[in-house]
Amino acid sequence: MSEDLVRVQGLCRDYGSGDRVVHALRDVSLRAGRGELVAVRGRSGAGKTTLLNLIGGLDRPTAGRVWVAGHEVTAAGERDLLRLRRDDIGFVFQSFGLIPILSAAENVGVPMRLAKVPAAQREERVSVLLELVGLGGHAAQRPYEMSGGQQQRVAIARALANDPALLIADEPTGQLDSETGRAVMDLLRALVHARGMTALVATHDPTLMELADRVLVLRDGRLVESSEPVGV
Ligand SMILES: Nc1ncnc2c1ncn2[C@@H]1O[C@H](COP(=O)(O)OP(=O)(O)OP(=O)(O)O)[C@@H](O)[C@H]1O
Repeated sequence: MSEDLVRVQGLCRDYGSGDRVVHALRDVSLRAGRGELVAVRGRSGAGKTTLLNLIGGLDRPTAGRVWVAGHEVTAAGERDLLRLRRDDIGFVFQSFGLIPILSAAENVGVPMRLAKVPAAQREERVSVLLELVGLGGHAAQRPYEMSGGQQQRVAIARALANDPALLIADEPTGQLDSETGRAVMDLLRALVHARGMTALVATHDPTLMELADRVLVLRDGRLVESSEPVGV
C-alpha cells in the first residue's frame, strides 16, 4: 500500500446525454498524500465541485475509480458510502450548511450523534472542537446570531467531529470577505497539519493558493496542471 490517502484514476463525469451532454470531468487522475493540503483551482464550471463530490462519494462517475483511505469509493454500495462519509470524510461547503434551529454546539455534535457517540463523550469533544476553532464562548449561539466567519468555523468543527482522515472543502471562503477568508484558510491549514489530515480545497481565490502544499488546476474538466504553490 502506498502512502496516498486519495487516489483517482481516469475519472469522467458526464451530465445529460446526446446533443446536450456536458463533459464536466474528462479523464482526471491524481493522488493526494497523507497530511497534504491540496488546492483545486479553476474557473467557474471547470469541474471542481464535480471532482470533490465524486471523491467524497456524494456522486457517481460516468467512468473511472476513486480510493480513499484504502476503500474504493466508486465500488461502495450505499451503506458503505454512508459509513465512509460519516467516519472517514469531513465536508465543508461554501454555504456552511448549518442547521438553523440548533446551537453551535448542537451543530458540531450532529455527526457524533449519527455515529452514536455517548452523550458525555460527545459533549466533551464538542467543547474541545469549539475551542479549537476559536469559538469556546459561542457554544449556545445559533447560526443567525453569528458572523459568516464564525459560522464557517462551526462548520469546520463539525467536519472534524469524527476525526476524519480526509477533509473536503468546496469554496469554504466563497461567502466571506477576503480577511475573514484568509483567517478561515489559515485555521484549516493549521488544523490539517496538526492532525495529519489530508485536505482537498476548491477555491477561485489565487491569494489562498499560497497556503496549499500543492495546487491542481482544472480547465474544462481536465487536469491541466499540478504544481507547487506560487510564492512558497
Ligand atoms: N447537475 C448538473 N447537471 C448538468 N450539468 C451540470 C450539473 N452539475 C454541474 N454541471 C456542469 O458541469 C460543469 C462543471 O461544474 P462544476 O460545478 O463541477 O464546476 P465548478 O468548477 O465547481 O464551478 P463553480 O466554481 O462555479 O462552482 C459545468 O459546465 C456545469 O454547468
